[in-house]
Amino acid sequence: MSETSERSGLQVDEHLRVFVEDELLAQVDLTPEDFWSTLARLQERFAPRIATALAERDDLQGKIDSWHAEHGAGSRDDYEKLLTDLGYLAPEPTSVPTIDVDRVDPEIAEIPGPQLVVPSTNARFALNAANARWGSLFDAFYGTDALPQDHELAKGYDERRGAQVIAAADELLDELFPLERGSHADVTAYRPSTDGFAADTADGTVGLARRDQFAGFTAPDGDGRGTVLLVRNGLHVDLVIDPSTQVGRQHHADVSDVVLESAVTTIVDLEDSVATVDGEDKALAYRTWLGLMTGDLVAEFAKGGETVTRRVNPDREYTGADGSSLALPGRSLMLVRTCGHHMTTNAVLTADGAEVNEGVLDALVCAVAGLYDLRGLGPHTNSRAGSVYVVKPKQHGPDEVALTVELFAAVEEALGLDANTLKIGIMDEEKRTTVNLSACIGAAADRVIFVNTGFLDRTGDEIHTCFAAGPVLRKGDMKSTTWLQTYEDRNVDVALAAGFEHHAQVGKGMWAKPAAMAEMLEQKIGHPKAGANTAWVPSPTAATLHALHYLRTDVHAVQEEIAKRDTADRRHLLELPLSDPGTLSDDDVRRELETNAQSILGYVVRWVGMGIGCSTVPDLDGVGLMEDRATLRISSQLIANWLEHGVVDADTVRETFARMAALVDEQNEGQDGYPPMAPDLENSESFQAALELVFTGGTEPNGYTERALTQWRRQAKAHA
Ligand SMILES: CC(=O)SCCNC(=O)CCNC(=O)[C@H](O)C(C)(C)COP(=O)(O)OP(=O)(O)OC[C@H]1O[C@@H](n2cnc3c(N)ncnc32)[C@H](O)[C@@H]1OP(=O)(O)O
Ligand SMILES: O=CC(=O)O
Ligand SMILES: [Mg+2]
Repeated sequence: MSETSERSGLQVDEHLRVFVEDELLAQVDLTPEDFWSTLARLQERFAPRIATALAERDDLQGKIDSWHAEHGAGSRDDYEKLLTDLGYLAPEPTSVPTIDVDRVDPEIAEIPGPQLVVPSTNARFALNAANARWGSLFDAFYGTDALPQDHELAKGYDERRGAQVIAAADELLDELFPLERGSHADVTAYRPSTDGFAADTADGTVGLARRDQFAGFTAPDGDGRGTVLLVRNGLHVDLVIDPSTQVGRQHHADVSDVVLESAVTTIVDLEDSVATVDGEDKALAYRTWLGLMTGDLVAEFAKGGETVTRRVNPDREYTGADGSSLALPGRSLMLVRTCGHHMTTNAVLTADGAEVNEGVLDALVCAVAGLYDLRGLGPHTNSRAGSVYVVKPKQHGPDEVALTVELFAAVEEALGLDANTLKIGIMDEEKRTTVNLSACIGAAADRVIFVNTGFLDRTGDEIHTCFAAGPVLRKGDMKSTTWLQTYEDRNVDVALAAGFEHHAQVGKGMWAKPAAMAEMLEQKIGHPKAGANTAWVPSPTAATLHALHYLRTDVHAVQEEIAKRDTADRRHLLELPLSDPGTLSDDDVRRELETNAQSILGYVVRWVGMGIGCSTVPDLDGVGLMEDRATLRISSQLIANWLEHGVVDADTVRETFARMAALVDEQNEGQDGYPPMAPDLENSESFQAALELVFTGGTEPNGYTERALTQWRRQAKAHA
């Protein structure tokens, strides 16, 4: 650990102290003494409560393991009785809780659209994410496999590809914003005015089939540059007219781009996607959130031979359809994901040398940063409604949600904020939350702004919870299990029954193949069709393409239909994902082991060796997969479980990891700062971390990966 200073009885890492005292508190009426003494008080009050909650997790898991050791998988009825007797399965609330949350922005309550996630440690990406509220459809079509590519692209701008993009955009406009007659492909000029939408075609001037889809415009300047603003399902689409550009000149109506409202909300992530193991890392991550709340965040970097300076975009100005001036947010509504209850950080130590609870420090720092937004101290506003949106991951059940609520209330009180200013997004990613979701929502009824599913952590927790029952299914087979389908459906059912429609987000999970946009376009429409008014995407381009799904689907209508169906049966959540090893060939087992070992190593080597918490890792077939802590939890738990049940043995696991280390080194060859593992496996922190994850996976609380990752990363940092 680097140099520390004493503050209110705490030992504070120097990087963090400087960040807090010189940057975080720069323009708010809190002294360093206020801040540190508040942290000390919060830590003293909440540390024992958190410790009790964690001990309860271990106690329950221990009892579940013992039961399985005696009964194997047991029958579902017996398993249900066990969980009920243990208090793991709480009685369903006698009346369904209804949420009652005030000061919620329309981006959360009303506008279905993509949710982008971005690691907080990368300001360049985070600024891009904030600005990803608006994204170029032309770029997303041109530069990805969303449109099939049938020829080698010419250097610079390829006109043939451009023609393909223009034709695809016309087709989309015909589908989403049809003209009274004819096609957008026939338009020679768009001429919006306060009289409404007008487009010239060979067949005369036409309007939109649905007049209410015209939202506004910017009048053409002397060079004919203007815009036409359309709206559907609450999302805006901006036709940019610019005859001075190469694309505008090629387009039949001078359209140089079709810009879609894309990442309606963004989560700035302090958790699964980052590697923050000390005060230096935490300060870097917090600085991003602060910069987004003040509006002052800047990133300067080299790109394409030039130095780029990136800042957040201003709002967008239009003349509305009725002639009044119209301003639309230029930035995604930002949420921050803090750490779960199980995390501690050495960025601050208590007087007796213990690490403080990371979620406590996160809550206080993020709320103080939020003051800049709440008090309008910066050039831009994030929450127009006056809230700070905090996503809380990895909570186990309603008591832990209640604990978060209490922590947030204490932070509000300390900062003089109105009650319920700090909102909570509840990640439904641990089994004890899934099976008690109603009660979890009830515990945060006056501040919950989302629940969501689709999480890899949830599968990791499923494996760990039934660890002792038998060998689990292969990773790919998990997707079709009964528990997982029920988890997806029931989360929506419970949320809608609690009144989420028009008030909060019902979210779905991450698209984990960042380059496979054609496949995403085909599959991810399943999310709005399942009643989700948001779902996670890994990049701004994916946000723009996923926005098409919300333009196509009226999610509110879908939610109204879904609300009529019966809530999925909670007992189906208790079907265990066990496999019959007899059905797996030696080849199946070898392949599964290699797949997981390679993905573990591919991710861990960048985390431990380079401090990168989210990476695209090519799988054995070369398909790039987004890997983060949650995917690591699945892969490591799966191998640990197969080791426990003798599906694989320790020697084979070690031999496979050694072989895969060489492959991963090869895949990363030439990468700046990459620390190869194969030349010295014994002394490679990354390789040793990977082995530890699988060999201690059975005893690691809840199968979490953070402890091993952090320990080995700290060692690698010290070593470097
Ligand atoms: C299970 C869970 O917890 S899921 C949540 C955690 N996962 C995430 O947060 C995923 C976030 N996504 C990412 O981190 C990245 O997109 C990765 C790691 C998947 C891929 O990263 P890279 O390989 O560097 O991306 P790639 O080279 O394709 O693209 C880089 C460009 O896209 C932008 N970009 C990529 N991802 C993002 C993002 N999430 N937000 C904003 N911009 C992004 C970058 O700013 C960069 O553009 P620039 O050069 O103009 O700055
Ligand atoms: O937090 C995300 C996940 O998949 O887990
Ligand atoms: Mg997670």
